[in-house]
Amino acid sequence: MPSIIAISGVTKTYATGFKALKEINLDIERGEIFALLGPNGAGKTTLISIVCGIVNRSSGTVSVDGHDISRDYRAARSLIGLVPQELTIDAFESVWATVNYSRGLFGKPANHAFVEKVLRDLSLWDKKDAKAITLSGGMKRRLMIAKALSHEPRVLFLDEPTAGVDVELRQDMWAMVRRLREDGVTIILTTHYIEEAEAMADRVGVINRGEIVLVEDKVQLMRTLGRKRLLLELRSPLATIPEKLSRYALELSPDGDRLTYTYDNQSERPGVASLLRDLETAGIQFRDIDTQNSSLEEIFVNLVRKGA
Ligand SMILES: Nc1ncnc2c1ncn2[C@@H]1O[C@H](COP(=O)(O)OP(=O)(O)OP(=O)(O)O)[C@@H](O)[C@H]1O
Repeated sequence: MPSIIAISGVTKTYATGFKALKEINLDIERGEIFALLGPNGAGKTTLISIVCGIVNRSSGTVSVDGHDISRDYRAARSLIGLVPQELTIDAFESVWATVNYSRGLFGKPANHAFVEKVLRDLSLWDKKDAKAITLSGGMKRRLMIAKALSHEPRVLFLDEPTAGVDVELRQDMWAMVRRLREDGVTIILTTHYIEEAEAMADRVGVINRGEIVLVEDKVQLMRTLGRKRLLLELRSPLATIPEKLSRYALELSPDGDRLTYTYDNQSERPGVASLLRDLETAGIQFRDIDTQNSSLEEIFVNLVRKGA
């Protein structure tokens, strides 16, 4: 099946002359959760804003479910729901009116049963008559999502959905996003919380300085770029790492009772087996051994550092 969003050769130069996007090519698959990761100022919001028609691109093409966002703007835009970073709700309007009004803006006929479902799914139903101003921060964010879903979009953009949100609400948000995906909605979220991408995404794209530096299936990414760590708890502390073991680039903990050996998942040279042999020869005994995989965070930091 063709991708739901096709971004081809998109660039953006702001009026200041600043090149925020350089030749972006990116396809979003139908029904996936795609996390666009990048440091502050990388171009995430610019890219989303272009797809949603809020910012004009300098060159390139974008289509949403086959609709070109310039030639066929209304059709393309009606397929998209956008939850921007800033709150854009009328403080004195009720929850119910806010969501119904937003649906009307897209020219959709009233559908109270649908709006009720959205509010129930977002645990906002018992607040339907409350004015936005009386809602907690977390509820306001959920109201933003309800607004974005009011016209039944097939693609939902979440720009930094959990910035400044507490852990519990973040988990609720993740659960909600997964439910939406089960309903067939494609989700694109930008984040600089790596744990968010790690917990939710099917695929991850990394953007840095206006360029996509990587797009990969998350599991594959963690497998190929990941590094493993071997942790050895020593029987007796070491003052220094013996010269004979220098080729392993080991790290010794400050109290001398743990050695850490980091190696790529792909190339295991010089190899765990030979390290263990050499430790034995050097008379270093350990009482416990463990391995750890590197997190997406470490992979990301390495990528962005390389691209810097
Ligand atoms: N209207 C504008 N005029 C000039 N430069 C802009 C404008 N909007 C954004 N920029 C610049 O473009 C770059 C990308 O900004 P963008 O907001 O897309 O980044 P981002 O990845 O979303 O960052 P953040 O995570 O901080 O929101 C930044 O350097 C920003 O200063």
